[in-house]
Amino acid sequence: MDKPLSHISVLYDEALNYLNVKPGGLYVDATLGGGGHTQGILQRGGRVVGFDQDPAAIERARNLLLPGLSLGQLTLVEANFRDLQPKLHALGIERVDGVLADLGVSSFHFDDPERGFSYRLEGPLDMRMGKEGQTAAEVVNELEVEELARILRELGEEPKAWRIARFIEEARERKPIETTTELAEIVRRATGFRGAGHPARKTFQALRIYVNDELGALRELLEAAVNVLAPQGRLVVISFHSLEDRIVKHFLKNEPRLRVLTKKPLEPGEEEARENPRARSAKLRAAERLREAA
Ligand SMILES: C[S@@+](CC[C@H](N)C(=O)[O-])C[C@H]1O[C@@H](n2cnc3c(N)ncnc32)[C@H](O)[C@@H]1O
Repeated sequence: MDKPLSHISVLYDEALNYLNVKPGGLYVDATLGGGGHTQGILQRGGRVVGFDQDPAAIERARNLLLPGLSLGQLTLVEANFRDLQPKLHALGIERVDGVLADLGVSSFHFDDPERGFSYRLEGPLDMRMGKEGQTAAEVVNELEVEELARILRELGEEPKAWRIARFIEEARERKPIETTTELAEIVRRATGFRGAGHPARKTFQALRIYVNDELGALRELLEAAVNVLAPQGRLVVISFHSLEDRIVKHFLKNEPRLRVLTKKPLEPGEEEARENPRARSAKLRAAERLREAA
């Protein structure tokens, strides 16, 4: 099995090594995506329960991964990883040997204009990874301006949050904001940005995190993962921005049932960062469930 072409798995070997994959062991890949990490676990003889809230990711894995495997090697679950415990329970699984989460969206999301994640590609302002919940268009058109500003400031760490929110309010009074590029243009006008990178990057990050309640889901996943880990089972999390990493760092440090394995987070080397720009901000943290824990 080769690594998938269209989504390059971040910190691939590092994640698999920290997961300590053993032949016959059972692992949860909480973020199946393009299936790269899952393929790595399978190659090392592990069995996988692969979660993804995106039906397209599940469908791809069903078509591309399942046919080459024998029964029981890979189980696909279309669900939010915050529901890890009840979903595993429904499969009759009480304990697993490892949980891997490679957070955020995949290249499939960014590259498909119809999903509305990219400020560069014209598409409907959607940004939902799953099928449920408010779209980003509903958020920008319906929320109070104060709430919008708060989201941009807290989830995007956008210093011009208030100004952008006011520009959004002004624009939507004329007509609802419907597409990615419409919003990107409003942000560009609000910031008068001439620096490096794209002026709408932080706004889009904030909306994506809000629409998918990414931080809330992460907190619930971490708690659920520790509950299902067997003694000496491993939890490996790859995060992509400081808000996520802060949550992971504090959780691992303060959870008495875990022993932290990564004193400092692992980051991609120069070569990986050069070859895969998405990897640049990645941080991997890992922990082991204590043997004596109840
Ligand atoms: C970065 S990609 C994972 C890539 C994968 N590790 C690989 O090697 O191809 C993240 C995936 O997790 C999914 N995802 C993100 N948050 C989720 C959540 N709360 N519940 C379930 N799936 C989620 C996304 O839909 C996306 O497909």
